[in-house]
Amino acid sequence: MGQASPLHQPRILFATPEMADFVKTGGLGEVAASLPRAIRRHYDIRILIPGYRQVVERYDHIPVVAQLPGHAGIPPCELGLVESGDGLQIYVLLSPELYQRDGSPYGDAQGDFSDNDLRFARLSLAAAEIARGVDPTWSADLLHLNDWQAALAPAYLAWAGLRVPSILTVHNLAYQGLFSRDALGRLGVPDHAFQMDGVEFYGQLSFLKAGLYYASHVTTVSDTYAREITTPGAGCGLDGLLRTRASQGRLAGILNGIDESWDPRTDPHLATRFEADDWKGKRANAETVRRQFGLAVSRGPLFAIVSRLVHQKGIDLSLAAAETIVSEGGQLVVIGQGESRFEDALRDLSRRHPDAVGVHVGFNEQDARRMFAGSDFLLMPSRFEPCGLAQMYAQRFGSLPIVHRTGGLADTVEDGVTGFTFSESSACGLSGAVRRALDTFAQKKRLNVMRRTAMSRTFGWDEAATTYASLYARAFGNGAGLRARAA
Ligand SMILES: Nc1ncnc2c1ncn2[C@@H]1O[C@H](COP(=O)(O)OP(=O)(O)O[C@H]2O[C@H](CO)[C@@H](O)[C@H](O)[C@H]2O)[C@@H](O)[C@H]1O
Repeated sequence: MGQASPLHQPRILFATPEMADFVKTGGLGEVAASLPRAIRRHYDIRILIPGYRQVVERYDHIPVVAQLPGHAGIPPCELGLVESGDGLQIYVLLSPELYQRDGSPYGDAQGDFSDNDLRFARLSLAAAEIARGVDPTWSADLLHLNDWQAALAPAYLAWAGLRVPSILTVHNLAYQGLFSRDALGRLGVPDHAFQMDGVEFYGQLSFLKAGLYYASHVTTVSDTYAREITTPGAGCGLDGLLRTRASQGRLAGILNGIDESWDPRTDPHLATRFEADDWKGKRANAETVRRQFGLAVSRGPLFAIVSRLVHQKGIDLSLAAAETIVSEGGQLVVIGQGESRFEDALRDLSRRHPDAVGVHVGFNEQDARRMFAGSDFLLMPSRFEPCGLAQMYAQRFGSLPIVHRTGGLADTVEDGVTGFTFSESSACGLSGAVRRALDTFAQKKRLNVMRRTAMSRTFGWDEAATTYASLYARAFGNGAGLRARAA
C-alpha cells in the first residue's frame, strides 16, 4: 500500500437489486433512488446495482474499473462505474449472461429466473469485493445492503475473514431468498455455515437469514415493524434470530421518507397544480382522473388503490369494500399489477360497475401521481407493511389514507387526523373505516381540516439520513473500523 495518509471521508457502498433511476418493481426502488442522495450530505456513498438491460442500455459506454474473479460456480464479471446526472457514482455489475434479459429484475412471464441464487450471490459477492479493495481507486469502509438479494455479502465478508462493518436493511421480511441446499456448492458457501447459527433455514439456504446473522446491524423501515418482526406472528420464522439481534441492540427501525418531488404545488405531472385550501384545484384533478378512467361525472367521493396487487396489500379486502363504496355512491380507481387472481377480480369489478370503478393493470408513475392528486381517499389495508410509501404520497396530495394499523402505516397515519386506521385485518375492519371516511366526506369542514393536516406532513428524508449516518458512525465504532488509505 502507499504511504500513510490522513483518514479519508468514510466510504459507504449501498448495494441494491433495484433503483428507480433505472428499474423498480416497488418501494425498494424508490428508496434506493432517494436515500443515498440524502446520505451523501454525510458520507461518500456509492451505489452497486446489477447491469440489467434497463441499466446498461442507458449508457453508450460504461468504463470498466475492475475485473471481479469468479468464486465456486459464480462466474467472473466486470465492474463498471457510471455517474448519474446529479453526480451520484454508480457501480454496475457487467455480466450479460446473468443480467441482460427481458423481464423484471427477478423474472419474466414464466416466473422467477431459475438462477436467481447465482445472480444475487454475484451481487452480494461483488459488494464484499468492493470492500476488499478490488477497485484500486475506491473501496468501501462499510456495506449498506438491501433485502435478500444483497444479504449474502456479510457472510462472504465473514468467510473471507474481512472485518468490514455491514448494515442490512430489510424492506420486506416476507421475501427471503430461499434456495435448495444443492446451491451451497456453486455459491461457495462453506459446509460449516449450513446450520441454525448460519445460513440454514428449515433445510434450505436463506440469503436473508445469512444477512440477519452476519451483518453488524440490521435495520428495517419503521419502528413498529421492527418490533413486530420479533414476534412469531410477523417474524416469518426468523423472529428468534431477530429477538437475539434486538437484545444485542443491533436491530433498529428507521422510517423511510419520500422524495421532495411529491408536492402538489410543483408536480409537473398534474393537470392542475394545487395547494392546501385550493380544493377547487384538487377537484379539477379528480375530474381528470374520472375522465381518464372513463367514469361518470360525479361529486361523490373518489377512492384510489395504487399498489402491487399481492396478498400482503389486502387487495381481497379492498375488493369487498368496493361494493360498499359503489353502493354508497362512491367511485374507485385502481392502478397496479401483480397476482393474476387480483388483476382478474379487479377487471371483473370494473366490468360490473363501468361508471364507478376504473382499473388500469400495469404501472406508471405519472398516472399514480394524478390519482393521489385526484382521489379523496386511498385504500391500503395491508396485512403487514414494513413502511409503505403510498400512504405518505397520498397525504401530501390531500388524499386521506384508510389503512390497517400495522407496521409503518401505524407510524405514519394518525387516525381521524390525517387518515383512518383500523385494527382488525378483515373485510369488516376495513368496511368500518370506509364508513367513517364516507361520513367525513359528507362533513366538508371536517374533511378539509383533515386534508390540510395531512398535506402539512412532509415525510422528508433528512431525519432518516441523519439516523442512518449515526448508525454508520456507531458501526465504525467511532472511526475504529476505518482503514487509512492513500488519498
Ligand atoms: N407494479 C408496480 N411497479 C412499479 N412500482 C410500483 C408498482 N406498484 C406500486 N408501485 C410503486 O411503488 C410504491 C410501493 O411502495 P410501498 O412502499 O408502498 O410498497 P412495496 O411493498 O413495494 O415496498 C416494500 O419496501 C418499501 C421500501 O422500504 C416499504 O415501504 C414497504 O413497506 C415494503 O413492502 C408505490 O407507491 C408506487 O409508487
